[in-house]
Amino acid sequence: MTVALIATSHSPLLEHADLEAGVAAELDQAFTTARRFAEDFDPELVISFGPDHYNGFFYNLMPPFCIGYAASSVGDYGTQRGPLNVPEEIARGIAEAAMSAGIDLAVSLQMELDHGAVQPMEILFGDIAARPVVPIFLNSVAPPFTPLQRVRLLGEAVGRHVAQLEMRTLLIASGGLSHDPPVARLATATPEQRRVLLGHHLPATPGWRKEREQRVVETARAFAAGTADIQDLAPDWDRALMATLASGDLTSLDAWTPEEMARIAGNSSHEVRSWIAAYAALGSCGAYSVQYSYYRPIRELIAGFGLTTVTLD
Ligand SMILES: O=C(O)CCc1cccc(O)c1O
Ligand SMILES: [Fe+2]
Repeated sequence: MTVALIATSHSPLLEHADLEAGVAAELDQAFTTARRFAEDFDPELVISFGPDHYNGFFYNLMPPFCIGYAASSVGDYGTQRGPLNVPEEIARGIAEAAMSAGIDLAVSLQMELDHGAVQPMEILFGDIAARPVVPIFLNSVAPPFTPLQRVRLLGEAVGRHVAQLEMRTLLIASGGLSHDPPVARLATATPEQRRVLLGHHLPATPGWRKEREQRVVETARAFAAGTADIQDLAPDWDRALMATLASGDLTSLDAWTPEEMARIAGNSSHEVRSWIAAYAALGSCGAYSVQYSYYRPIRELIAGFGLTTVTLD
């Protein structure tokens, strides 16, 4: 059994932002490092922990966690559209193991994913169907949120199962860190936004997605210029979280509350659930060490942008 982890922020603005040359080069270097790490590891199986942004999961039925037995990408923001290569038997094994460990979760035989789940796959492998992958959705935008302890325990249950699989398994975490992009929220939604949160705008007319994506692109520009009314990034919070994850002891995160996370690190900071679950999964396979760690708060991407590669000792 070999297991490794790549945890990374995502941002659809990677394709749209005007980054300073130095920052762009630095990011390139981080992605190149991660790509090499993934190539060298050559996984037989990928388990991808990621959020969704009201493209696949809506308030008609919003589970805290969901494991896909089959999945396809909706292709938002120009990401690759179409089916992933999900090994159904293995996905079912993971879901059953988590359920047996007391983690209540949903399963889907037709899971829809957005950039939050597929962007790292695309960056690492150039093709979302390049490797067998089991997608694990963690709700990170739609309150109510499970306590973080449940996220850690989900990760640990998945990790214990993975340790028994005897497959070279790459865990991917996608999300975070601190950020507050303009995602509609139920608490403040207009009637029109409420329809979107319920998925009632689907099937999509060609225009609506473009419009929504354009709003995010414009907000990012304004944020970089210092004129957006979204919450600022929280680099201290991001660095402290990355240090805790690297330490191997995640239990102190159990005390975090969603309210406090949003207050300090923005409404999309809940995406760090993916990092916590994936690190917890690796931790239940054995002691680990971070091999590579990158971080920079990048307003043009609306992201405290982190990337780590991690191996078992
Ligand atoms: O379109 C959306 O719903 C949000 C897009 C988005 C922007 C910045 C950072 C992210 O992590 C992200 O997901
Ligand atoms: Fe996101």
